[in-house]
Amino acid sequence: MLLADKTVIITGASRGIGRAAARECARQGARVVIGHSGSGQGTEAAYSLIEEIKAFGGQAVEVGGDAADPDTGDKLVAGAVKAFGSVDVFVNNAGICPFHSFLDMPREVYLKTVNTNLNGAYFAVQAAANQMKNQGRGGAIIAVSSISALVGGGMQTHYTPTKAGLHSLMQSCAIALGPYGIRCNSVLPGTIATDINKEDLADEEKLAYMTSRTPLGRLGEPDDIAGPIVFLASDMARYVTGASLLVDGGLYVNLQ
Ligand SMILES: NC(=O)C1=CN([C@@H]2O[C@H](COP(=O)(O)OP(=O)(O)OC[C@H]3O[C@@H](n4cnc5c(N)ncnc54)[C@H](OP(=O)(O)O)[C@@H]3O)[C@@H](O)[C@H]2O)C=CC1
Ligand SMILES: C[C@H](O)[C@@H]1OC(=O)[C@H](O)[C@@H]1O
Repeated sequence: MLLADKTVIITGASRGIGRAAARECARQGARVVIGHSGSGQGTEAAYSLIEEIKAFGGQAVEVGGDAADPDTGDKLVAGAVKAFGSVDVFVNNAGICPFHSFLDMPREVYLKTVNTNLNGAYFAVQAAANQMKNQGRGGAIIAVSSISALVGGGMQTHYTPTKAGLHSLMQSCAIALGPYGIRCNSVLPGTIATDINKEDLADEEKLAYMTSRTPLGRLGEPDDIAGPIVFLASDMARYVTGASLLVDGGLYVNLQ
């Protein structure tokens, strides 16, 4: 098992990519902290994942908290230490993408997106890194950025800068935290069918367009991202830091 004896915190693990990653981390032997918003159906979904993980003999707890709140990272770390005694891996995954045009972007939509996807993440990464530094045995931090860190989206002008920001944060943190043995990398998914784009991809033309642009001939599934996250979290990636891994079925390179 690739993550035996490691404690992994994953934000936004109640649904989508985070849920698949949490399940796979637990399958690989990790003790998992399932982060979620603490509102709506997040809590219920987190508890159902705990049951799933326990059913195959894994260990998991949940911690609710708004990713936009600078204190949520401390809360996640405290929950991990209370339940399992340490933090070895932190996966910053929680995010939103409320598609909207640029010229009439409401300030509150812009600010909510940046606070949820990037500003809160900064402090959560800082909280996890301080815990890892104090433990004195290194660690791994992974940001779920996006192909959107590299390319634009006309309805995503508030979103793509947050993904570029996370990508850049991992590069700078790789330098800042390398001396403590803490590796920092990002995963850049392409288009993965989840709740985040359910409404957008309900448009059959858009769905067909995105699928046709993907050389592997299909959209991604959350499980497609879980393996790359586990790899970067594991000691198999012990000399990988400051890197970004595109997981997009070939979408980015498909010019013509
Ligand atoms: N799907 C895709 O095509 C791609 C997604 N990504 C990125 O992957 C990440 C996960 O997205 P995906 O799985 O698709 O999305 P989902 O909508 O399926 O899941 C989003 C997750 O984030 C949590 N979340 C949302 N808002 C908050 C908040 N304010 N505080 C705490 N948790 C919150 C949700 O928790 P709750 O259940 O409690 O609401 C949920 O667990 C995002 O960062 C997204 O930008 C990147 C590239 C492509
Ligand atoms: C939400 C989008 O469908 C998705 O998110 C991203 O980061 C990419 O832009 C994908 O298309």
